[in-house]
Amino acid sequence: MKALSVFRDYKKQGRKITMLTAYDYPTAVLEDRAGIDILLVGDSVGRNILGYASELEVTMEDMLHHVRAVARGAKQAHVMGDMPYRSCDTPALALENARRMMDAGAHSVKIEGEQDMVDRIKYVVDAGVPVCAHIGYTPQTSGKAAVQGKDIDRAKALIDAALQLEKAGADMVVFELIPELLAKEITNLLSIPTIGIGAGRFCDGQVQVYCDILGLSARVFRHAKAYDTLGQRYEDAFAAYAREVTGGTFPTSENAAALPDDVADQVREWVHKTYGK
Ligand SMILES: Nc1nc(=O)c2c([nH]1)NC[C@@H]1CN(c3ccc(C(=O)N[C@@H](CCC(=O)O)C(=O)O)cc3)CN21
Ligand SMILES: CC(C)C(=O)C(=O)O
Ligand SMILES: [Mg+2]
Repeated sequence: MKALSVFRDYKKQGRKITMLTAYDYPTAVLEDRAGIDILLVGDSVGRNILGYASELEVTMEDMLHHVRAVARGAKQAHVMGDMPYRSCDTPALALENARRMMDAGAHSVKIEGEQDMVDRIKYVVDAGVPVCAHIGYTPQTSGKAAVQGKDIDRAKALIDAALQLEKAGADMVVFELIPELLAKEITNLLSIPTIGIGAGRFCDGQVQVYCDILGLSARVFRHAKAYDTLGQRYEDAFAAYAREVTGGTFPTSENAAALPDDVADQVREWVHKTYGK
């Protein structure tokens, strides 16, 4: 496992950082094998896996359950746990919950928030838990998805937030839905790496929700790219299975064990003798 601070070297060397969400053991194993740098156990697990209507329904218990599963599957990759809604209401609560995330197997935590979160991020970092900040569109507090920083006042606020969060000790920052030239300016100002989602080409790394890149999600967002059509392929396979079971072509004799002929005779004879049929 690489410490979160190691990715500063990637930034210096211009080696792009790959982050991808993971929520369960098999997905973590495959992403780890594929060489993804950071597996983010996102609170997006709520909408994408648990069927919740909103990020606001996700609890610490939900997160810990999924962090444990991902941690069991990650051999090389860094595991980051996303701090859910209300888990960082005070500095002491943020630290307590961050420690629970680390005990579950995370190597760092991600905390949504801008100027308002600087104190709590500093408190968690000073206690020894590595933190990735998250600014721009922040689903836990922002409401409807919209690009952030398109006017000069909001752009200045994002620049100021990023600098304050770096100063507070964050080792990394996620930019969600910000214009790419603003992301480029902030990336150049910071010495910690910036990871974009819908933040364009000039961040030090990228993060995506794995369901989107596999084509498992209901739609393809502007910021995403479907590298496969797994949703359709899952559905086709499920339908083929149902057709074969109802049609009697699955299973075949190859899918089960044979009974030796002599034992089969003995079983028939014993059933006949015992039950009269
Ligand atoms: N499946 C999934 N993919 C994600 O990228 C994602 C999640 N879930 N959950 C957590 C956050 C929420 N994110 C979102 C959610 C919605 C939009 C969205 O509605 N985008 C609009 C464009 C917005 C704009 O450019 O103003 C779109 O039409 O794609 C974007 C990011 C990104 N994250
Ligand atoms: C979209 C990423 C950055 C996230 O916070 C999540 O998946 O929950
Ligand atoms: Mg999140």
